[in-house]
Amino acid sequence: MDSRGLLIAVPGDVREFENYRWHASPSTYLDALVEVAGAVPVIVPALVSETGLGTVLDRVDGVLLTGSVSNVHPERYGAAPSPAHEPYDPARDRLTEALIRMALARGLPLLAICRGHQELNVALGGSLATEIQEGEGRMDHRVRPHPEQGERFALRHPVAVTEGGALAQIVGAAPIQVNSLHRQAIDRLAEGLAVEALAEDGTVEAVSVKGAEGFALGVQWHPEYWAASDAPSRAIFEAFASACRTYRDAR
Ligand SMILES: N[C@@H](CCC(=O)NCCCC(=O)O)C(=O)O
Repeated sequence: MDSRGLLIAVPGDVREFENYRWHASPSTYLDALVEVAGAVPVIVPALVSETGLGTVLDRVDGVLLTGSVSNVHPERYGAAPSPAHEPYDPARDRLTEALIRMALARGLPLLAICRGHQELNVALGGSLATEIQEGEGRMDHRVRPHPEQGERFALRHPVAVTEGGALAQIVGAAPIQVNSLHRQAIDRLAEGLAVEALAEDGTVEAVSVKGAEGFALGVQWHPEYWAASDAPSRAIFEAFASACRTYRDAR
């Protein structure tokens, strides 16, 4: 399969350091796009207008929404802000809401990871729960602090994949082992989403967009970290790349 020339839009997170405001993306996502999907990532700064986004989306073959320690602002899903919802990145919220809406309208392949998976639910009208580990019967999905990134991203718990669903077509219907670095999760599932995987405590671990024209998948875990070495993680990136090639070739 020829992935040459694939361009994938990746939203920038806004960060302040070294006296500058940066629009940045962690390399783990970019590495997976380059090394496994064979694509060229294009970081979109969170200051581009909708017209500018249209120009970007005219040229790219897919959109990858990354994870981030920041949370979707609760006012976006009708909840009152509190310290338990922080930290925020309102510029990224605006960017990803538009990217999701515009990508789905065009049938542009969309892979949404962790914060991205949560953004997809909110963009389609769903809501999020915060500090989920405090809920009755819920597991602790937060990252285990460790100096080694490999330990922080270790595969930690199984998820049950929905039989006959879009994710099952990619990774198979048997449970898969995933990592976990989040303290929020989908609360009210958007009507437009189908559940593709569940954790043992009922956390919605993967979704797809019902009736989407193209590939449109959200996962609460981080396949990018193990995309080079873990079969299900790799399969997700390969399926995304394949959908991006199909989109490019049909353009
Ligand atoms: N902030 C949200 C989304 C979690 C997420 O995207 N985590 C990635 C950060 C990885 C790290 O800690 O290095 C939540 O907490 O639910």
